[in-house]
Amino acid sequence: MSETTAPTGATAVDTGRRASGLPIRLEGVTKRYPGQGKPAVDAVTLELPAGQTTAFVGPSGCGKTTLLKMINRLIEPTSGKIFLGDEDVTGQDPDKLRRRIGYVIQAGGLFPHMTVGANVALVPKMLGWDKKKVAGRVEELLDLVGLDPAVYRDRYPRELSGGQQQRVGVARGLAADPPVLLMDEPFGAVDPITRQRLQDEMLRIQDELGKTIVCVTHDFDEAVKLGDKIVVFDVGARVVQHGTPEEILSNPAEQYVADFVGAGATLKQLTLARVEDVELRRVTTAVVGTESAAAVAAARAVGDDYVVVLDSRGRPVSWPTLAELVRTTTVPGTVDTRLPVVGLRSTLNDALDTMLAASQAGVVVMGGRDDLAGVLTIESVMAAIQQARAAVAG
Ligand SMILES: Nc1ncnc2c1ncn2[C@@H]1O[C@H](COP(=O)(O)OP(=O)(O)OP(=O)(O)O)[C@@H](O)[C@H]1O
Repeated sequence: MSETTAPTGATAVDTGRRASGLPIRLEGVTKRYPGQGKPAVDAVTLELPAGQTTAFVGPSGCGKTTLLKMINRLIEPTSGKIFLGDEDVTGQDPDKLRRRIGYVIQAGGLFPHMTVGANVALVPKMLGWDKKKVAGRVEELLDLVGLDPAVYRDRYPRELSGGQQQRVGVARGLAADPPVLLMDEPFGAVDPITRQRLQDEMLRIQDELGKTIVCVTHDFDEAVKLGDKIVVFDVGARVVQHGTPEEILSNPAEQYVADFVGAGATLKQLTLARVEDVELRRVTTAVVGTESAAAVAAARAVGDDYVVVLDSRGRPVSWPTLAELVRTTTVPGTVDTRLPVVGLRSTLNDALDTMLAASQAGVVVMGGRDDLAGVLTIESVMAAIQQARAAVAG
């Protein structure tokens, strides 16, 4: 039996994210490297709210990475204080501290001589979890980052693509369920389409977990997409502006920020607008292995000329036309590796990129891991661009 989903319409914006993270407070945090005249980080005071993602942006050498690494004390501050929640962790044993702070770096930073499973299990093992609990956690995390544990657990990092290695890096960072996750240019080493997918995954994971995330990036669009808040830094990690992406885009604090943000106001609106803000098309779905004729009939009844095929877990695998489907008896399980998929929190920019990369006039939209939200057509994206242009033109 095929099943027909009800019209999706505009989807409600998710407001109630669960927060499992702790707030981070930096008070006058300073780093002076030996032999350097000026501090790399000069008396930074910042509050990073629990359960939110804060993106650190700014030019190369402004001190973003130094500041990030002082939070988990990979770099010792010269002066200042760092709090996790109400606890002053400035003097805490760095090894202990790092078990409560996940850390994800470019290209995953995996140990090449360890399997994927062993890489993810690293911190839980250090914490003395028993074997069964560690194995269960590895399974759960690989699943969370979209890697089938049965396929990937026993592989070595060199047997994975760059994007898959990065996913394992995220799984490892989250392994001990730390309240805080630090990410340093996490998606800098992968191609644009993979980067966009990983960003989408990150948004979905964060919606599920509500960690306090700090993410260093060079890319302002990435900051706008991932950040609930953005901190724009200048040399010496001077905080030039700290606010929501909307605030920074609409009201840059200084000319420097305006220059950094760039001039493409319309396109920036596309980066701000999310798939969840646009009306989605409802779509006829059919489960692999069910009767093709029933799926075709269900699609015809509502005027669709294609169906989205779902696997037994509700994940889309292909979207054949009815002309293709009528030639089959049961709905085929062939996975279309080029099927364009985005999440509800993807930006319209991403949706458009995904369509162009797949040469398709629409994308499948996922609400959660196994939850199809509908289809976004290129016409809807174009209409949103027109609206944004009209709004910018006043
Ligand atoms: N170990 C070190 N010893 C001396 N100086 C350093 C050290 N690490 C960084 N610096 C200097 O401190 C400043 C800040 O560097 P940092 O890496 O924090 O900047 P960043 O904003 O993260 O740059 P990028 O985006 O290029 O990674 C730079 O001037 C850099 O040269």
